[in-house]
Amino acid sequence: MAPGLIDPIADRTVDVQAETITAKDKLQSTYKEAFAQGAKTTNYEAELKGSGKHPPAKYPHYLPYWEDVKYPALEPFEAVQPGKDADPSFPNLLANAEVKDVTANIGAEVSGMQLSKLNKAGKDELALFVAQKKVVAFRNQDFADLPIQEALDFAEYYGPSHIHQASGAPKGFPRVHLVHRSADDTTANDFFQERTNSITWHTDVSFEMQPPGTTFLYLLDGPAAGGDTLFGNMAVAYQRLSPAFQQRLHGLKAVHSGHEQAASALARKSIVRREPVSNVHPIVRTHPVTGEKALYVNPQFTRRIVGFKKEESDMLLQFLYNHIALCADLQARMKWEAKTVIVWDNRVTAHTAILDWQDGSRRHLARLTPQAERPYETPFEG
Ligand SMILES: O=C(O)CCC(=O)C(=O)O
Ligand SMILES: [Fe+2]
Repeated sequence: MAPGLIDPIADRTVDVQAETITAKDKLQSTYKEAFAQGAKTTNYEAELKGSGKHPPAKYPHYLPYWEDVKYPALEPFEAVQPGKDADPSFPNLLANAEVKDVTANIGAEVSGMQLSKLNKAGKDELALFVAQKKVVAFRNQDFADLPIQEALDFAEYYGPSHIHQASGAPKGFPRVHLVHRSADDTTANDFFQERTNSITWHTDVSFEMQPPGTTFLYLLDGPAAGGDTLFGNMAVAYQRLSPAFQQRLHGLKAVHSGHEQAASALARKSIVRREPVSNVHPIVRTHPVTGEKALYVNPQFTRRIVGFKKEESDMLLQFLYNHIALCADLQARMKWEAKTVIVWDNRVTAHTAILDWQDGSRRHLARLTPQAERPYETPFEG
């Protein structure tokens, strides 16, 4: 070809390379997420016996298994909205409870009540209370000691419990998502040889057509200090933007993908329970009960703004990710204690695990993840 002419094929090759690099980066970031959740195979013998330094698993029936069973695609369903029927003075939920706010705009701590004993009205109030507070730590709960099926039945009140495509689950309970870092695990040290931080802001499985709403995570075992979970208020993240900028975001939609998470599971020879999917969701979603608008993008699963060129999409998404990560003034760092259940509304929050303990303590949590409505937006109101 004559010098000076643009070779369209070569150009395309460059493009393909760029895409490959991007795909590799994304795989890296998904490894990071898998790392954050403690994705490793389980050495059951060691976990059950304990080591010289660390005791055995406190909840061995919650140790993660990766049973290679395939599940069909998730079916659309009509979501329930228990918070709609709730009494906003919370007479059933909080009658005898002590409530302390964690910050001025996100987070509360509740003690003096038992989630598992709530009546129907109390369960409705829980959905509304959590939607308002965004994330709530309930102390002294019996959740971890209930039969697993009972905990699942409780969560099912808020929607069908999601089956994760790749995470470990207690044997026989694929609807329970586990976060488990074994005792004597060294991957944190290995990881920090290559990376400066372990922060992975996300909302759970946002690539599903109907991602979760009210979500439950309870501690089974954890380090004496550290391993907190950081939550951000995505409604306030939206409100902080100027009306002109908010207006620009309205009507935009983004692709959320579960493909990279599935690929990274396969790359580490783990399992994928269901064909991975991508879905398009609005960038600003409306909460079906409170009517609040919230940013709904996250660096783990959001890939591209529909209709924007790559550079435009990358620029806008990067701005939003920085905004979410930098706004410590809309975040609550939630602390775990034995018998704590943390409940959050995935529709109006983002969160990240914090991997900061280095004494080799086990960290073990179980998540119940009821699916909610397909995200939708309502018009800009100024
Ligand atoms: O390990 C944590 O603190 C949070 C894990 C997480 O992102 C989740 O369970 O959804
Ligand atoms: Fe999560």
